[in-house]
Amino acid sequence: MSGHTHPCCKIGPSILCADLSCLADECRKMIHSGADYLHLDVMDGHFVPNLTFGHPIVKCLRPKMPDIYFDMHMMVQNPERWVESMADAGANQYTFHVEACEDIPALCRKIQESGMRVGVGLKPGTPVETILPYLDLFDVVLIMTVEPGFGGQSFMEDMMSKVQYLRTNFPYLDIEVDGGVGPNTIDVVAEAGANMIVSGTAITGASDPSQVIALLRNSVENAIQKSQLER
Ligand SMILES: O=C(CO)[C@@H](O)[C@H](O)COP(=O)(O)O
Ligand SMILES: [Fe+2]
Repeated sequence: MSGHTHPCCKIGPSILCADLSCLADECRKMIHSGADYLHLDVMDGHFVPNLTFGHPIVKCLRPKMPDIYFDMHMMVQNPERWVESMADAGANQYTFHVEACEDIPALCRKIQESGMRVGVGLKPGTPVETILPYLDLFDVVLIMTVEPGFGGQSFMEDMMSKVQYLRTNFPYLDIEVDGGVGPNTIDVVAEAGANMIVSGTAITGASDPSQVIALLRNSVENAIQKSQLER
């Protein structure tokens, strides 16, 4: 389901480690700092050993920022269960984890019919081959570069082989990375071919988030430009 134009660079801050008691303010701050979208981490205490928030919070946030793209990172068991409520809450992208899914085609159909873009996430231990038979069904593939569950962990550079493989074979696919991405790790991510960049603590913990977002964007845009010149 991915398009036929080369995907462009998009920076999506994760607000997981921001002050969640002021969620809307934290989100607005990200948008004003140059974010292209918001990456919202949903955890259920089963798929991952942590809890965050669900569709009721997303539904309250939506009217406060009607035009912002909400990327739902669903770290939950039974991802089928929350599709309608997330669509109703105003989510734009529903990224489920392949490890939690029993019927991939049925879930992708359900997400698409609910009007959201389809994302599939892979934990670090999950080989990219797991999703290859279904690749036409996804708009975005999310390569986790930490074990899902917590912000502020160290980036796993060995995940870049998955990104490289996908970018080489699927030039039009949106490839998202998530976990430990920041100014110190963005260059390898960009060179591997990722175009949707999630970054949490490196942005929300910075004294000037706009500077970090600009730095991440610059690295990815340079890499995209370079790869197009080489083609
Ligand atoms: O999904 C997750 C963690 O499970 C991420 O979205 C992190 O929350 C990103 O935070 P940093 O690793 O960039 O601090
Ligand atoms: Fe995430």
